[in-house]
Amino acid sequence: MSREVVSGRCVVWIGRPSAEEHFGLIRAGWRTLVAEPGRGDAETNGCSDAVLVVVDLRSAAVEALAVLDRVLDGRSLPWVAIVGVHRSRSDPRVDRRLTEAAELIVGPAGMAVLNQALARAIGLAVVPPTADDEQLAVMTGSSPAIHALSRNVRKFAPVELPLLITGETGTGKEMAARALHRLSPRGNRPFAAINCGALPANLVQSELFGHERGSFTGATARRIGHFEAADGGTVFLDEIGDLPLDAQTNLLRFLQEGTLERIGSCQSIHVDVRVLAATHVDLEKAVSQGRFREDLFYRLNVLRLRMPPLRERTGDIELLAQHFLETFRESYGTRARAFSSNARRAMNAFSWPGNVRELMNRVQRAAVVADDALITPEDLELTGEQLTGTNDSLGSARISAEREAIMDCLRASAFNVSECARRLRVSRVTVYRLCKKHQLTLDQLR
Ligand SMILES: Nc1ncnc2c1ncn2[C@@H]1O[C@H](COP(=O)(O)OP(=O)(O)OP(=O)(O)O)[C@@H](O)[C@H]1O
Repeated sequence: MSREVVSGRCVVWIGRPSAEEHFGLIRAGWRTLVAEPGRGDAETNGCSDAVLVVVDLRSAAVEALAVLDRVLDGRSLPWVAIVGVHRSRSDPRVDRRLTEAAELIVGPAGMAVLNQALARAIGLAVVPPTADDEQLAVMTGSSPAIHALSRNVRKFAPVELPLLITGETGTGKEMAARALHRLSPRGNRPFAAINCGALPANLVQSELFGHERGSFTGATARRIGHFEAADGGTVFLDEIGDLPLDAQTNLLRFLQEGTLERIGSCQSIHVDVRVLAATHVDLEKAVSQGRFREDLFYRLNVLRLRMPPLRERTGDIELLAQHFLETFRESYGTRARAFSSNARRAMNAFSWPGNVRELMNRVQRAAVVADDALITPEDLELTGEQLTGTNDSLGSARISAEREAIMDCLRASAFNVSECARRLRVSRVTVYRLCKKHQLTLDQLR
């Protein structure tokens, strides 16, 4: 079996760690090898540099201990046992072995408990979680850019002011909006995410503010809009720059007065929602071109959160890639477990025009096609042409501009490929090729 040389202490996890445990371990600096009982000897390959073992005894405990014996193979490695809450029914053979465990965790326990147990088991001083650890949990990543972002998310979450999230496509704007909602006092109330660019122009007002029966042709029944449905919670308006001018006027009125009127009704309804908006286009430019109301822009732009593009998040690319790989492996038993050094170099050199979403898509595809335990640059389709010129600023500017142009045209064509091809004066095949190149999934966009 080929081995990956990576930094970080190696822990063997016998059982199936949850996504939270997997990723929590990576964040705490652990490299995790998963050995699943029932998968034969393959499960113990590559464990020679492990400094610690975690054995999940909550199910198939006897089998898990048999794997433990094979992993230890005569070595005296410390091991940590996770046991279920109802231990009274457990097997006496299992109980006997538990006396040898360096630490015992009664699961399910949180990451803080797990990290502290692991640190104690290898003789490290236990460091209580810091404010920074807490902030890390907001958005995945450990770069200075993501630390600064997480700090702002925490500061802005409890403040009842409108907020504008800016950033390129796929940088995690919706994820940040969800974090802002979760960390706010409205956290257990509804969260409505609305893509303004995807709403049919003639139905925008009705979708957002609702309508009364008979207010227009086809309005056969009263309909509650997204704002009313999210009363008490948060409304996230993605691609706010695509909102038609008449809907902008109604939104402004709602932001000023906290009331709305369903189409076809003159009754004002008080609705209590916090509005978060996001844009990947330059709204100031849209204002200067008369496509976006200046007064609405100032109303929304009270607090501002800028999502850094992935290429600015030095250090996060590998962390996120490993996270996406681990999460994918949770559902699909793929052979791929880590990235070759060439793959890591290629990922760090790439400019990621589609940002985190593109990284996730490439990793998932690579996990499926990889023939070996280590994902290669070929598996990630990051070779030759893909890398040439993309890490210089002119190359990445060209790629971003091309992506932006195709996205804008697709949106303007209501994601109809023939219409988009006609507007761009290229063939439909070219549109499909450009979508593939820029990781634009038409079904998702529609
Ligand atoms: N820090 C992160 N950790 C894990 N997954 C992330 C992170 N940031 C983004 N993602 C994932 O990347 C994908 C894109 O994120 P999201 O939809 O929030 O981006 P966006 O900026 O709103 O994109 P768009 O402008 O195209 O609407 C999602 O699947 C999201 O779960």
